[in-house]
Amino acid sequence: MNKPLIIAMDFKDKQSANAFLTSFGNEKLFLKVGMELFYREGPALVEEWKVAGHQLFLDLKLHDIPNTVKAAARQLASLQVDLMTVHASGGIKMMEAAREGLASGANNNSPDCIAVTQLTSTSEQMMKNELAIDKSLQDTVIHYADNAKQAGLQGVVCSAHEAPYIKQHVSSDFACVTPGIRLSNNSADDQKRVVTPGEASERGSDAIVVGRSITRADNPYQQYNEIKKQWRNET
Ligand SMILES: O=C(O)c1cc(=O)[nH]c(=O)n1[C@@H]1O[C@H](COP(=O)(O)O)[C@@H](O)[C@H]1O
Repeated sequence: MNKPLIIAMDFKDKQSANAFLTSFGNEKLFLKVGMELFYREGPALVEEWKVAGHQLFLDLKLHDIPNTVKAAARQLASLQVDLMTVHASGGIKMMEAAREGLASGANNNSPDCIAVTQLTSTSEQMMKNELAIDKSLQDTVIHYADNAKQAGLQGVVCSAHEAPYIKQHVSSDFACVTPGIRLSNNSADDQKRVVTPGEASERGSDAIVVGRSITRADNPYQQYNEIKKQWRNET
């Protein structure tokens, strides 16, 4: 990955999403379509943005029995997106099924598949108290990343806090895609494990995912460029 800055397009509909994109002119972007927008607009918007020349991350976080995930992944592969997600907590067999489904449904290249380890809105305390996971957050993320690697996926979604440990314990070329990005003066909102774009870069993230810091900025294009500069160390 060439240090992409992925914009989380968390909008209620196509109209508001496209209104946001107008300030970017003809710039080719890496856009993440999540549940909110996909459940409203479906595959048509994904196809429209692909045709417009954007790279697409379809983030539906599949998590079900292997047979269901395989069939769903086969459907998603036909959309020719660049990247998609599953939950690592679905287990190795489920992640393998996702990979098989993508391979069987793709016309040319199958989309890369990455696994969510622990959501960046999760804290260690919440993991222990609510999710009944006794391992430390860091060990759990490494363990799930190792499972994703065994299943043949291309990488994981994690916080940049954990990226160096994944590189060290799983594989230096296993992709770490990291949301939970905030500029130092931004509110963390519902995120618990946040870092700045510069810290994400220092910690070895391969791609950052940024939503509200850009989408809610007064000048989204300027904010996008500021974050990109910090992320790519272009001072
Ligand atoms: O899979 C994701 O993209 C994801 C995983 C995760 O652990 N945390 C996380 O925030 N995300 C997504 O990344 C985006 C972050 O948005 P902001 O917090 O607004 O920057 C949202 O679209 C989330 O769905």
